[in-house]
Amino acid sequence: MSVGSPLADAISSLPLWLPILLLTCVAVSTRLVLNYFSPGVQSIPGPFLARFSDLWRLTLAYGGHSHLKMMQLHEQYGDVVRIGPNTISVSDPRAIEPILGFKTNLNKSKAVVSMMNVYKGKLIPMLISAIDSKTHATIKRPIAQAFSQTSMSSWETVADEVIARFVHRVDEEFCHQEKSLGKPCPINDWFQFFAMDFISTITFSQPFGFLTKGYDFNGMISSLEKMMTYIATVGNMPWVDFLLLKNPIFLMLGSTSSPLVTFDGERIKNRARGLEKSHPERKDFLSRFFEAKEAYPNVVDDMLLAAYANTNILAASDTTAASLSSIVYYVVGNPEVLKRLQQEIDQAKLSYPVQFKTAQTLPYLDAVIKEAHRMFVPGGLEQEREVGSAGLQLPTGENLPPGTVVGYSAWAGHRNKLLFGKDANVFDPDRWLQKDNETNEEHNVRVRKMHRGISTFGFGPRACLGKNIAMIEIYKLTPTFFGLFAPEMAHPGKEPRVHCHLTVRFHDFDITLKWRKPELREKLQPLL
Ligand code: HEM
Repeated sequence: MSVGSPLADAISSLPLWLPILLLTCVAVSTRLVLNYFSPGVQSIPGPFLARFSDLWRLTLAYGGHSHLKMMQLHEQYGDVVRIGPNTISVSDPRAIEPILGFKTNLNKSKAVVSMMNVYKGKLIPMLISAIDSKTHATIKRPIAQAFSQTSMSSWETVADEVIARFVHRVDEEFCHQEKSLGKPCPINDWFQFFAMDFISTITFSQPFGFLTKGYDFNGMISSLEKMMTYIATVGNMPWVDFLLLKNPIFLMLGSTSSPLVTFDGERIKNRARGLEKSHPERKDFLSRFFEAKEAYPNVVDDMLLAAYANTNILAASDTTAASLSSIVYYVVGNPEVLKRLQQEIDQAKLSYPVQFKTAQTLPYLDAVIKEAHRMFVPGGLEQEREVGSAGLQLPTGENLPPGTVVGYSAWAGHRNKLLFGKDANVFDPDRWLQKDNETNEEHNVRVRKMHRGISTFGFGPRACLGKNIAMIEIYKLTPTFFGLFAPEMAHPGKEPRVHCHLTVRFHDFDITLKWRKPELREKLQPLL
């Protein structure tokens, strides 16, 4: 009979799960301690918990206020803050170039994997979610021309049609003398209906139909919102995504398609079979994507073609709605700004819908839009990149080792007091206009400098491809809206809720609307 040591006897009498639990605790604690002491970033200040695990950032992102938290952290710790074991946030505008620019051309961080679909076990990158810069350049080349300014006049024609429908539906729903006058208008929803119908018309030559229906009739918008929440959250710990939606068991069961993917898929199938066509006078994006497939057969397959179409809708709708809502929020909240803007619009004797070229000649409108884009950045998360093998020196002096994830926080950077002045936290369109004591040259230099610190549409090789399109929508709809309507907060004193889940979105933002001058309504009768 063999007799073991008392320790061995004690261990063998333990239930099996206990040593497993102990080993797991030791492994996790070791990982957390190693995280804390990550070389190269250890000396960078930041919240204590963020040094141990990305879980801190994941829960922050899920809560929907990470854009505000980043502003507060930069206020507290300075321009360079450690927000994860291996993740740094930077708010000094001089860092836009080295982090996002053409010269360094850094890869994106793995956060974008959460945006990718899986097909036959492979991750399928879209433009916005390609990690490495080479892949991105390869899939951007076939379609870059489709986003160029040469298509502007056809986009403007579509914008005229969709703005007319917007005015007509807002009139019916919220300004009708007997039926709806004074009814609160959830303006962010209506801007999103506008942006969705506009982008689907220039992409597929047909609107989704949100303006006509006046609500999220097919659940497309709410499913997009859920998807954005998921992406913004798990992007902070990409492996969590592989336990959830990219889990092989989940994928084997067959993931359910979203209303957007189903709609886009039908348009693509019908176009390929000749059942649907592009508008006869203006080539839509889908035609251009099919042309790209023919011209670049080794790059563009059916999956990428669908990804181009899906990206158009994903990237274009809630960003534009957020931008338009932020403009309304700041203008209506500042009666003096509203008065000056409407004076400028009235003096310009505009025709409606306002034409893009005319809108660009209105300096106060331009200043209002620029200032809203400074104060409120629709893409609320850090624009993240991964430091390459050469390491990266920040303009603030820190040397980041290869593999560090470094993000630029536009929300914090746009409030930089050295660049935008002591009152950087205040909405003031005048900062973009020439001051009494300033020469033309001085004004140009100052504005150019401020421009270089703005990254609302990103910067460098990964910057927004649809900026020209967004500008047409915003520069046309804003003066049309304020020229025709007198908006007021529906619940004065009650701030709208704002949530950042990839895009920073307004909720419960209700306004009331009435026609500024009844004769305008009569004049626009053919439009209505
Ligand atoms: C106010 C409205 C908009 C804002 C603020 C905005 C902002 C941005 C930003 C910041 C990025 C870069 C994200 C990154 O660094 O990962 C981006 C990418 C992109 N945006 Fe926009 N966007 C807007 C409207 C649009 C519109 C109307 C379109 C039209 C299709 C569009 C299409 C795209 C595409 C295709 C990309 C990916 C570009 C690439 O990776 O090469 N965006 N956008």
